[in-house]
Amino acid sequence: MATRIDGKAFAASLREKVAEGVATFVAKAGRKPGLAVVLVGEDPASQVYVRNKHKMTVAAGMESFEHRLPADTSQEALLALVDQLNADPAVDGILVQLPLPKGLDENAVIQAIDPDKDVDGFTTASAGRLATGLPGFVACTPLGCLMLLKDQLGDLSGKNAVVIGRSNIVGKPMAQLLLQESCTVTIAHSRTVDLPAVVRGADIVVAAVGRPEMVKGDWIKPGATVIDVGINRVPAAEEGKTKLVGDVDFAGAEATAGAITPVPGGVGPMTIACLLYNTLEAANRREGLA
Ligand SMILES: Nc1nc(=O)c2c([nH]1)NC[C@@H]1CN(c3ccc(C(=O)N[C@@H](CCC(=O)O)C(=O)O)cc3)C=[N+]21
Repeated sequence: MATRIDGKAFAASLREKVAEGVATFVAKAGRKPGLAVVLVGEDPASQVYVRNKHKMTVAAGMESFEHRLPADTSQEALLALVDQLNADPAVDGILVQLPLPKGLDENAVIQAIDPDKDVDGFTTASAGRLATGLPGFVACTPLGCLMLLKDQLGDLSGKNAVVIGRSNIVGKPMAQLLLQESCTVTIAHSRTVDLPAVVRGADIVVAAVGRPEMVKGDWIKPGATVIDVGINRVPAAEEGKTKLVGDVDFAGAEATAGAITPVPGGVGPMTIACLLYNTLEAANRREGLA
């Protein structure tokens, strides 16, 4: 039976460490680190995440600047806000909540963020820095996955890692991080031939495809470490109710894996904790304290 990796507890202890780092920063810089979050429109899931981010930012001792804009906000107005935040000395980190409402050019807005304030790690500058090993910001979800993996396994070098999914915000940066840790990395995706066989060779599986319970228990190599990035809302057994499941068939994989993250309570909480971690890092760098 696999060890359950408690991402919720790990995230709570990371947020405590960040809070200590914030106190040190305040003593030296005479101000709080600041995180600006921009939410456009009324997407209910986004509102929940933004509220949680705000609460945890404040709890870590940071300044939280929330900018809520109507769904019909123009591209120009949004870009003007990003410019204003780029120029604001009290703002160390900028996060524009995705997805943006239809009609807005997501890529143009993300690329407008100053890479030194890109605590989401979504700009091409951040992606390029990661790929070439330069200091920058790593996207929060893959960074959180890496922290959990290192905590579980220690040295990752020489391990066979299979990342399922090739998105710019999870799959690709995850593969870069694992490569940096000297794993042998395979990126699998919808066109991969015989995915079960590919996954069976993996010491580390990171599932980030957004398909509920797609990765089956009998694909998992005995003792492998399984990181489930998926957060899929599906109908529950009880009529009219829903529940969250990952991209991995948890019950099946738990029997074979060495360790596995649950959903919820695995990778999700790490994402916000890493956002705070990156924001403190941004503040320290901007003040020459890093
Ligand atoms: N610019 C931008 N950056 C993001 O990082 C970003 C974004 N846009 N848009 C939306 C996604 C989603 N996301 C999550 C964060 C925390 C949980 C989380 O804490 N999940 C809990 C469960 C929450 C629940 O019950 O719904 C868990 O897995 O245990 C999930 C998802 C950040 N995102």
